[in-house]
Amino acid sequence: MCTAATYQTSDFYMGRTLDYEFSYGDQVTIMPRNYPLPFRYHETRYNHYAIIGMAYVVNDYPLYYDAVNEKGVGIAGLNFVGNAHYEEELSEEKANVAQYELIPWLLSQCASVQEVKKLLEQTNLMNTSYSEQLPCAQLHYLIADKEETITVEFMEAGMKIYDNPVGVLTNNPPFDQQMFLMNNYMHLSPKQPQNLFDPSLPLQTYSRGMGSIGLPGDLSSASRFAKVAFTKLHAISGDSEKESISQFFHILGSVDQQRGCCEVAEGKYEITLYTSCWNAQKGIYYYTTYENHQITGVDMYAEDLKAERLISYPLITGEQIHWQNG
Ligand SMILES: C[C@H](CCC(=O)NCCS(=O)(=O)O)[C@H]1CC[C@H]2[C@@H]3CC[C@@H]4C[C@H](O)CC[C@]4(C)[C@H]3C[C@H](O)[C@]12C
Repeated sequence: MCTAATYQTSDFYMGRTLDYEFSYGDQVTIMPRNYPLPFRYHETRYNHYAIIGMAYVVNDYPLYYDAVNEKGVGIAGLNFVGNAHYEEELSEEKANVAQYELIPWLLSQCASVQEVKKLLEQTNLMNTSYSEQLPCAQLHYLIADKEETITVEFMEAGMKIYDNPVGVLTNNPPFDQQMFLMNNYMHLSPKQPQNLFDPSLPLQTYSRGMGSIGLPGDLSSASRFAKVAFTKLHAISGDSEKESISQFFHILGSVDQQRGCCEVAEGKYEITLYTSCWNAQKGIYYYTTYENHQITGVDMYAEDLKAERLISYPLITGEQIHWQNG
């Protein structure tokens, strides 16, 4: 399972947890503007927006899981198993794009979510895998800039583009059903509840936090959706970079997956492999990993963005302990 979210303070932030039972060997990867970006069904693009995100790099090609471009448009791909559906037939009217190319296709040329929406209408997403060893991932997407957030789902019935007023996404079921399930939680509040049950009973708020009794805490996708939506919508922080990213990691921390709690096969457990947070305006990508709680940052603008080669940083893993004495 995975969870993605957006967050606005004086800057616009977005990120995700990547929850899985193994890692592909993720690297924070910067694609400078002149990296020759190949496409299965198009000419290579030699000039494009610069991109920073988490990717598995194969043959010098970045298979992005989540990324943001220099215009502040961000995308996160999350599992959508059993519901994702890609085209088998090439289109004559629309641009054919292999499934694994969707993130670079959109981020290399769109300066806003408005432009993403227009381009998606002209895009035919093909069920074409990168290689035999890497079959198409079944994903849906959270796409956002500081103006708007959408969810995009490629399904049997066609492509769906939803406005996403909550700014969060998890996994199954489809987004419209996730939003419907939010109806169940309309009574939840960060404030203490009143006794609406019956005035004849001497009911008391014997603990803090009783306004959110009923907020799910389990690891299912629908429950994480409600939990992270509540956390994000009520989250309050200062505007500075440090206060903003600190709060963002707390928001996604509300749906963190600890090893042992979600068994996916005998002795195999899904965990939060990494949590990311990017500052969409500043092109900075921050992350923590399961075993490294210290926030690490990679600044796109610290690199030569006119370069032609990918720049990749393997994740720093293992706890970084700051000793206060001795
Ligand atoms: C496993 C992850 C989803 C985690 C998640 O949501 N877990 C919930 C499980 S569940 O909802 O409970 O079932 C997803 C998210 C992004 C994916 C990569 C995208 C690029 C590339 C696309 C290629 O086509 C195939 C290989 C490729 C490297 C992909 C591998 C893998 O698929 C990644 C990491």
